[in-house]
Amino acid sequence: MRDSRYEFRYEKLEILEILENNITQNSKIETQNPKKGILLVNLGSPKSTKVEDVKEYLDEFLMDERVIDYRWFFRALLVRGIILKTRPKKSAAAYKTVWTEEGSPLVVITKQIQKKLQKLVDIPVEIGMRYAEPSIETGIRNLVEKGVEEIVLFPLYPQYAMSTTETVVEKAKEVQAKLFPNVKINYVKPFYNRDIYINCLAESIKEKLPENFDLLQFSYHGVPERHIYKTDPTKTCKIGDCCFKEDHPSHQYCYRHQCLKTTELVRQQLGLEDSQVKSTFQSRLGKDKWIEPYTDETLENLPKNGVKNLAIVCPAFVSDCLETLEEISVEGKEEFLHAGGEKFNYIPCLNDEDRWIEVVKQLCEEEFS
Ligand SMILES: C=CC1=C(C)c2cc3[nH]c(cc4nc(cc5[nH]c(cc1n2)c(C)c5CCC(=O)O)C(CCC(=O)O)=C4C)c(C)c3C=C
Ligand SMILES: [Fe+2]
Ligand SMILES: [Fe+2]
Repeated sequence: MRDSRYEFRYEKLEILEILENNITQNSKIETQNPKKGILLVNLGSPKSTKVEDVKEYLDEFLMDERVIDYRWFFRALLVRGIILKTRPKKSAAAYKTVWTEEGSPLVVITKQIQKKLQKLVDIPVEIGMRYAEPSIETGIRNLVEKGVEEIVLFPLYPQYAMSTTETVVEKAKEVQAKLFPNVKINYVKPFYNRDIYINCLAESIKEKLPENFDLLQFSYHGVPERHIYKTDPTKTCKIGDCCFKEDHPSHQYCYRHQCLKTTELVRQQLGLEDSQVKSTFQSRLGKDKWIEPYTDETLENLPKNGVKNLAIVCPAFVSDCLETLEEISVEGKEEFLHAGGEKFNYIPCLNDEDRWIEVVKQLCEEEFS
């Protein structure tokens, strides 16, 4: 029996007990279940098509040691002493042909992906670019300002490359260590062979394929052969048939293998013959040997080998950008038609297609602890 004289005290004690329990429970929830967020990371574009802005962007991009992988002095000599003397003017003119009122297609489309994903998940979604703005630092900061403690960072590249996935992850780790040591970051792994991605890409291609075509060409961004040798932990890849062998530890870091694998899986999914698809590599820069076959040379040779009606898709890019809208859809088309081709059907990237946003969501969800 409670003594009524002490009733108030008992009540107070009970309230205190309830409060104490709640505090311990809440702190358990917080430590076990930190507030989550998603950061979508893409390559980035210059802030405008002005030659000086393109120059600033190219300087940051090409001075990245995982893109032009020479020692600093030689990299600076090549980039600042040679490339930046002429390329910014040429690239600025190319950017002008694809630029939209809202900005660069790559950044605009990445924002559209963010917006659509945000509608599907109830945690904050931000974007970050490896080069230029909004940077990876800005993206992480935007999430942290919304209370986020655990981030899933999604490098928007299906295939691993030192110059894409690896530089994004390393940059994020550097920013995290310096500015956000209490934030946990998990990374979405390359998804070039994942069923959900392959099905999505195959469906998207199927909808846009013309009824009749002689060849479906898969044009991937190229990389110098040296990058592939450098990142091969087994030191066995010869950039030959080995890249196509089933299950080899070198494949985890072989960009060539991962591109060829994407093509093969999509080919199977679409029920096409081997002879109906071809993988090529575009956008080479400088005098080094890049992985072959080259897209531009292939486009020039296809018509004389009987390919007059071509469909072409660029699965190294999840969003359309300068490399697809100008280099393939305009320059590539001209090369092909000039060499005797008759029909050139460019198949757009996944961009903000609903089925792709679902894949992005699923791949992110897998990485939350
Ligand atoms: C998809 C993966 C990409 C890889 C791999 C890649 C490697 C790589 N790129 C260059 C040099 C340039 N790339 C440029 C543009 C560009 N590259 C990618 C993607 C990959 N690059 C994208 C999505 C874009 C388009 C950006 C946009 O704003 O739309 C450019 C700039 C444009 C130009 O001047 O032509 C350069 C330069 C190297 C050297 C490299 C690997 C070593
Ligand atoms: Fe590139
Ligand atoms: Fe390989």
